[in-house]
Amino acid sequence: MSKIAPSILSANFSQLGNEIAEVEAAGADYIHVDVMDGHFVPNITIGPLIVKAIRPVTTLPLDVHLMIDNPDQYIDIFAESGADIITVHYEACTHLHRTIMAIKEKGVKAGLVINPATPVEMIRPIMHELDLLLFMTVNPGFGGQAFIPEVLDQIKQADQWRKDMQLDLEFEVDGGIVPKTAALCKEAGIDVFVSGSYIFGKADRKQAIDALREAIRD
Ligand SMILES: O=C(CO)[C@@H](O)[C@H](O)COP(=O)(O)O
Repeated sequence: MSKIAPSILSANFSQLGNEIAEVEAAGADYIHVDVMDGHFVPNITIGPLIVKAIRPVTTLPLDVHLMIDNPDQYIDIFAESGADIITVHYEACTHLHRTIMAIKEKGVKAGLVINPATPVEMIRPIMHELDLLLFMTVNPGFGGQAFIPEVLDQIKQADQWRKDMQLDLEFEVDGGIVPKTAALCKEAGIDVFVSGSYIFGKADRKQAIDALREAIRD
């Protein structure tokens, strides 16, 4: 079944625990945590201290998206802080296979993410090692940007490979996800829908999650 992962980047940080509890009660499946370092992307956000602080407030998996250079240096601390999935950028990894193995050795799920302009062919050789493949449908760094539709063809191509290889691998999408774009992504093969400003921008988070769920219904 499709999953919804609210991105706390658009939450009210002064009320973070309550915000997470609210989306959990509203039916979210994962909590998506955007970690940005001011180098790989121009913005600076959350570190392992926040992951550790939110770990006890939810039973949902923490889906930690590292938008950072040298992600290898931070795998241990994010895993020990409570991440359930750690996702690294193809564009930030010099020895990608080593990095994916290091995540798995920590006993957490291994995710890989590609930017909209990265050719999807680059990730084919490592797909069988992944638990999650994330497609950015905006350039990473900020919430509230417009969906880039060209990524849909990349998703469709990777979905064909996933079928050919019979992989148990979740596909996730992130950036500009609202009911209309979520429906397009679902059709292309996406299982997990990250959404930030759409969900946290609505006073009624349950209504927003319900609307997304309706758009991606099987
Ligand atoms: O990783 C990112 C941005 O880099 C995302 O997780 C955003 O937080 C998504 O926000 P919306 O596009 O849904 O507002």
